[in-house]
Amino acid sequence: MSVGIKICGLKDHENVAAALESGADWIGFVFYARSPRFVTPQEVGALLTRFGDSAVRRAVGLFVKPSDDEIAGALAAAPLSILQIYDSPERAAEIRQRFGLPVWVSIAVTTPSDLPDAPLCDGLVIEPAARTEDGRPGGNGRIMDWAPLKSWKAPQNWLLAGG
Ligand SMILES: O=C(O)c1ccccc1N[C@@H]1O[C@H](COP(=O)(O)O)[C@@H](O)[C@H]1O
Repeated sequence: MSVGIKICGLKDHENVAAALESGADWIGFVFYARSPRFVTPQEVGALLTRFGDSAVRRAVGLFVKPSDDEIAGALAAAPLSILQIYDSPERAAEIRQRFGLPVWVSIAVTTPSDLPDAPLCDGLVIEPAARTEDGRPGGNGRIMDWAPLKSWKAPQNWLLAGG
């Protein structure tokens, strides 16, 4: 088993440089307007152009319930390599088919039954479930209860987020 690290919510040159220099396997950009880490596709495009291929191949775009137009617009401005999707597994599979890029599906976990037992797209991002007062599905700095993961037989590569 190998372990990779994703640094998410990058917004500027300094953040991206630090993540790349530290050896991050993936760098994440949040295209969700209600996030304090929101960046525009144009800003991400400019950053990726500046840092070149080593940044582009690690670039993950995070989308919450996106329309096809939103994703197409982002890809027109920023050469993302992976899409991280907050929506149903069915919609994530549709996005994968439509755009031909690897898709990671974010899964909010409160009980063991939330953990998938079959593969979904190209990867899972296992996260603590947001609370109503959080106002967004992720990026809330919560730490999930890791106990359910101990007996989980992961059906594919996955990332642990939260905290
Ligand atoms: O970072 C955000 O603002 C964000 C907004 C909407 C959906 C997801 C978001 N971030 C992702 O959420 C998880 C957990 O993050 P944290 O550890 O609580 O900061 C992670 O995958 C982030 O990429």
